[in-house]
Amino acid sequence: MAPQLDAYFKQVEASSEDFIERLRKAVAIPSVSAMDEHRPDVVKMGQWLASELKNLGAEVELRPLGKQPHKEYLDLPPVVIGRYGNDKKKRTILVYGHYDVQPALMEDGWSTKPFELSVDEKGRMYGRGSTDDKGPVLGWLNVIEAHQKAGVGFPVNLLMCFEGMEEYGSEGLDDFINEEAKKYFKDADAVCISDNYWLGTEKPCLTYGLRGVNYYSIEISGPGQDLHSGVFGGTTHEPMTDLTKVLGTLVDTDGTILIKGIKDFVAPLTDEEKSLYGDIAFTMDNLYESLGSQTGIFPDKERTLMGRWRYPSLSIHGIEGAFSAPGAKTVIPAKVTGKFSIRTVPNMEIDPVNELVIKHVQDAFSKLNSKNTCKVWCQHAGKWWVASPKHWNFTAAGKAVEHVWGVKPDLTREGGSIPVTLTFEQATGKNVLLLPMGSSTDAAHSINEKLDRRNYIEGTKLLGAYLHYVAEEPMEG
Ligand SMILES: NCC(=O)N[C@@H](Cc1c[nH]cn1)C(=O)O
Ligand SMILES: [Zn+2]
Ligand SMILES: [Zn+2]
Repeated sequence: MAPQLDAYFKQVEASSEDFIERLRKAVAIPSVSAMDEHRPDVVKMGQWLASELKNLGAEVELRPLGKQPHKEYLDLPPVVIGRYGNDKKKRTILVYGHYDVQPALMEDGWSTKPFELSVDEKGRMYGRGSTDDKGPVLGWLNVIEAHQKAGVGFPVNLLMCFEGMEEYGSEGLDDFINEEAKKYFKDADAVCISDNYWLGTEKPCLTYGLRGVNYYSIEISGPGQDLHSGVFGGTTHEPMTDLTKVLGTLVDTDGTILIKGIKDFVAPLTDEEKSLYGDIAFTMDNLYESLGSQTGIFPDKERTLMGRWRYPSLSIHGIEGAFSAPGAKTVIPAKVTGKFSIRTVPNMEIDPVNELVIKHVQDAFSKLNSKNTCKVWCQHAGKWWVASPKHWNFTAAGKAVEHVWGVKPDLTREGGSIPVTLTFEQATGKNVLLLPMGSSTDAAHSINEKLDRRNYIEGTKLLGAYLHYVAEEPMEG
């Protein structure tokens, strides 16, 4: 295998500028799934991805997912599914990624235009979606191209599933995966997802756990329209006042969730689990570097990692309908919608958590004695996932990391959520591996999201090497 991998690696180096151009083209399509007005761009991105794959000789289909729930005027973007290779003697790896991105506006504080890839002198490639998740998705395309150009045989059959709604809760995808598990995806021997990050900037990791996410909206309304606060302030119940009071009952400033009963669901910490944290290559400086501040809650790495991986958290994200522009508009907003989410962990189930949250919000609102109206609902939810890293899929990835990066990867869990991970595991019955490309300072979801050139190019080598090691693993399991 070594000469083949050497030739493949050399080709990745030789093609690296082309691969960066491919990422530039992808970043230029503002495929923001959460914004209705960008839906055509999300579709365009799916079509572009499909045409790139076709040009590489893959079989590709764009599968419709129907209308968007609660927004029936919008078609969901298609799932791009594909196959590269169909040799019964080879293993088949199913890879998943997403081609949609989080919103990004210059006025949020970006230093460069979010939808123009901008590469600085240190090789940091800034642009929305560069690390989450366009870079890793294109990594798989780069793997195919570099094998072809190097004349190296492709070691496995590749099945692909790239969606366009991940950042909006993967609407429609669970049903699709369940439906196709025994059809389009039936040959899959294992699944690989590259959509998370290293813990720091130097040491790669393999990830075997994710938190889940239950995402909520609280809508408070009263007045028939926005009002002048000088004329009506002091005469009417104000939705914003009610909402901030209710939001204030959810979580303490040290991150403690104040909803009664939530922590009873959390699996107790065992001695065995506790002992795993000490060996993980992570420092408080890694945290401060990726936070861009020293505002961590806990003083030590163990409790910080537990706070990210194995305990739930509640974050308040924003308020729709509130005045947020610069200046001093003296308005009383008539209707405001607060958004918050809970990252869930073993053994929190979606429905019992929803029941507690909804009751808590209703009780908190009724204590206000307000004449306004309060509605609360769970917008979307995806369950946590914890898998066994003792499977050939992880062994192969571990060998690939050692080959490319010269170091044994850490085995990590992740604070974020990729709800379809569990769906893939349950629907296919196969092992799922998370194999990240980007690092802790990539600022996914934030301003100035980036992917380091090194992580993109070495990451492309890693994905290819992983497929070669997969092909070498003994067949049992
Ligand atoms: N890279 C994975 C990721 O960012 N996932 C999102 C999923 C999500 C759920 N609701 C909205 N987005 C995450 O926030 O973890
Ligand atoms: Zn992602
Ligand atoms: Zn994301």
